[in-house]
Order: sequence, then structure tokens, then C-alpha cells
Amino acid sequence: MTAIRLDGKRIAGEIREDVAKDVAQFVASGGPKPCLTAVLVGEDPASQVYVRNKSRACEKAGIDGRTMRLPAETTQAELLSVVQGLNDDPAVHGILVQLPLPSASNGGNGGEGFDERQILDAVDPLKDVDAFSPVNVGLLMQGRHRFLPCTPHGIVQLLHRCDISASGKHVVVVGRSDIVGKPMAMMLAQRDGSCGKEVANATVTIAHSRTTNLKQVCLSADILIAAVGVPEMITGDMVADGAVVIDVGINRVNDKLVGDVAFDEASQKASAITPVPGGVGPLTIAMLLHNTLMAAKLQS
Ligand SMILES: Nc1nc(=O)c2c([nH]1)NC[C@@H]1CN(c3ccc(C(=O)N[C@@H](CCC(=O)O)C(=O)O)cc3)C=[N+]21
Repeated sequence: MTAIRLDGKRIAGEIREDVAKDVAQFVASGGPKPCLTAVLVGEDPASQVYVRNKSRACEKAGIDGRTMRLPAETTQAELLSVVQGLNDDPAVHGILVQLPLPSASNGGNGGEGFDERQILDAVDPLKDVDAFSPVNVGLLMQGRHRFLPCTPHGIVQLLHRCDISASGKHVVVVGRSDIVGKPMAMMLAQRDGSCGKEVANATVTIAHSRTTNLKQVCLSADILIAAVGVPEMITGDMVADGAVVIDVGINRVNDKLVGDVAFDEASQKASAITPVPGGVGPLTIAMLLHNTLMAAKLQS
């Protein structure tokens, strides 16, 4: 089988157009211009690229995309007070603290390294467009979400818009991060998904680096979602014939972007697969715009 390429970039474009129309309507009806402020600490080149893409996407959607740049040596207390200031600023609807924060060896927090959890916990849950705050994670767990985390939500939108049902299927999520793996599993297992029942009601397995017999587990997946951050770790022999493969990995290897899936091999087995770049990444940004508009609506 040769897989269909799931065009995340095109679908992200559709979502961004929808958001732009909604923003225009919201503003025309007297709402404030939605404003997203990204806080970028230090000079990590990958983070700079991401933050730049994001602010360009904001402008195109009619959203005020601001970036606050702080030096790596910023202290934990200073960063907390920056977040507090954004919480208190009524003109700011969405706050995103770009991760990872600079490590101790990169001079983060004056060489001590940041307590990332404490920073993320400080973001007002109503402005938490990443959905990283424990309040929003808890609401998601209970099936009464406000914001959905951008990457898993983008994947749900992709499946929905490509008419790929997860209902009753076995989904294997490789990776258990708070940002992707855990919320992804929860969203697909839920009774009422964010796009209706077709992208919900899955039987979900979370696999990870300690999973015994990872290959066999992956081979049992109807839908295989790779979110491990290891370049091309999922090889063709781990993909069942006809499976749908979603690659969340964005790894820079010798100046080239590669996913967590060995794309060419996996394409020989899968029925559908997302490329890297042009797959899940652009959807993450589209859903961030969606959440920013939602934040502006919630606050006005
Ligand atoms: N608080 C926070 N929230 C995040 O959502 C967040 C973060 N921190 N830190 C970094 C990661 C990474 N991330 C990406 C999003 C889109 C692309 C993306 O659009 N990628 C393009 C390629 C871009 C390129 O060429 O470099 C693609 O896959 O086609 C990549 C990476 C969001 N992150």
C-alpha cells in the first residue's frame, strides 16, 4: 500500500481562514482585537523561528501577536512578575510562555535553571491558550474543557477533516508528555470528542520508552501517533498494513526537519500519513489562533 499524504498545511490554512473570519466578526460586533503575547526567554534558535511564525500567523488572522523577549539571565522572580503583569493586563487575552525555558547551563534564572512548573502554574487559566495550566488539564480530563492543547487539538481536527474515524479503533500513542501524549490519549478516548463522536470513543494505549515489545504494540494500532522526539524512531516494520500514521516529531537533523517516523518506509505500509514538515506543526499554530480568539471571547 502507498499511503495518502495528509496535508496538515492545507488544513491549517482552512482553519486559519475560519479563525480570521470569526475574528473579523467578533471585532465588528464590538469585541476587542484578540491579543496573544508570547514570552520568549533566551536565544534558542528553534524557539525564535517558532515565535516568528506564530506572530506572522497572528497578523494574518487579525490577531495582535506580541512577543516579549527577555534575556536568559532573567530570574525566576522576574519572569513570574512578567507573567503576573500579563495576567493583569486587560489588553492581553492569551499568554504563551515559550518552552523550553533556558537551562541552568544556558544561564537560565541566573545560572540556577528555571522552575518551569511554577511559571506555567502562574498563567491565568482564562489566558492559558496552551492549556498547560492544571485547571485546564483537569477540565480536559473531566470532559468539560475550555481550551484544548494546540497539538492534540490540531490532530483531532486533521482526523475529522480527513474523515478518519477513531471510534472503536485501537489508537497507540507513543509518548507520554504533558503537552502531547497524555492529552492526546485522553481526547481520543473521550465519549464526546471536540469534533463529535467520530474522533472520540477510541481504545487508547499509551506506549513509551519503557514499553516492552514496542514493535508489537505499534503493529496493533489502527491509528499510530508518534510523539517521542526521537528522529525516525518508528520504522516501517512497526506499522500495520493500512494503519493511519500521525507524526508529531519535529527534529532538526543536519539542518533538515525530520519526524519521529521513518516516512518513506512507513508510507509503504500505512493507508495515510502526515509528512514533516507540513503535517502536524502548522495545525498547532492554527489551533493557537483558535484558542486566542476563544480567550478574547471568554474575557469580554
Ligand atoms: N509554550 C509553548 N507552546 C508550544 O506550542 C510550543 C512551545 N512552547 N515550544 C516549542 C514547541 C514546538 N512548536 C511548533 C509548532 C509549530 C511548528 C511548525 O509549524 N512547523 C512547521 C515547520 C517549521 C520550520 O520550517 O521550522 C511544519 O512542521 O511544517 C513547529 C513547532 C510549538 N511548541
